[in-house]
Amino acid sequence: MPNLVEIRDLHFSYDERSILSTLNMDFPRGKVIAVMGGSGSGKTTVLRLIGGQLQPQSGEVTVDGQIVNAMDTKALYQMRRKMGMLFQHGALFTDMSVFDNVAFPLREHTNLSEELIRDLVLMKLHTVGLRNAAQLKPAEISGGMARRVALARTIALDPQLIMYDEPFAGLDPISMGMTANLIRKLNDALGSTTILVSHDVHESFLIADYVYFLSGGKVVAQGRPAEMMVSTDPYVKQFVNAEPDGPVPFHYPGTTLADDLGLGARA
Ligand SMILES: Nc1ncnc2c1ncn2[C@@H]1O[C@H](COP(=O)(O)OP(=O)(O)OP(=O)(O)O)[C@@H](O)[C@H]1O
Repeated sequence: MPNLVEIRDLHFSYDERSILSTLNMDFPRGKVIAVMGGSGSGKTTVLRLIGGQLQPQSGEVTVDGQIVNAMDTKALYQMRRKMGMLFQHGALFTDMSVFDNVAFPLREHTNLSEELIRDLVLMKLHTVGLRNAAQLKPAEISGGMARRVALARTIALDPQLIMYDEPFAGLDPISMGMTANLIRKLNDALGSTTILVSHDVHESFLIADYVYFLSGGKVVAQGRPAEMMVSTDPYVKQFVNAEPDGPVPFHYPGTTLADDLGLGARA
């Protein structure tokens, strides 16, 4: 099967409010796939459906040939061991050293000896350039370094699938570029598949093989970054050029201001 993850005809709503509808997405093995879109377009929801934290009302999410939304708790737990997830504001444990933060998933999910864990942690920290910071506490390192430690922790168990939610948020341009390069490097070194949720066009296009644009809970555009750069699609253009005006909605959906002010058409 060429795709590690597939989403088919998926509908998801919170109570009455539809968030995703008729969603179809493919995430080919070994690739870095960016999922982009405006605030509230459903990007994080897609990640949570793939991780099995949310259940769709209809449709399917398949990971490595298995239907996630049909799994029992035990199967879900096993599947999540094959996934690394770095969620928005995925903070480090502040009372633990850098070393212990990265060791945490290994201690939690494996029976490996402390000696082996030590070597694995040092190798992961080496990959993100922070082996020599192993004994520092999160408060003693910069925000960009903390993000790299979080990356090392995410890949501690050599996941088949790595999901990042806004990994560039709050980083300075240099740390952003470094993080982006690392995301690509880690994917290729581990032979994983990466799903990257981000607003950041420049960094995402630099490292992604394929890009999906979501709006209003649907895929409105998709293709390779080079194709997206020259796309004439109004959504894509607004995103790529960071234009404030365009089809990407600014307002949270609901009643109009005129309605709220009692100025709507009266019978
Ligand atoms: N627990 C919840 N209960 C009800 N509605 C929710 C809940 N979580 C998210 N939503 C709504 O679902 C929609 C999609 O949210 P989601 O977090 O997937 O968007 P997003 O594209 O990741 O946005 P952002 O880029 O701002 O993080 C939003 O309109 C949000 O208000």
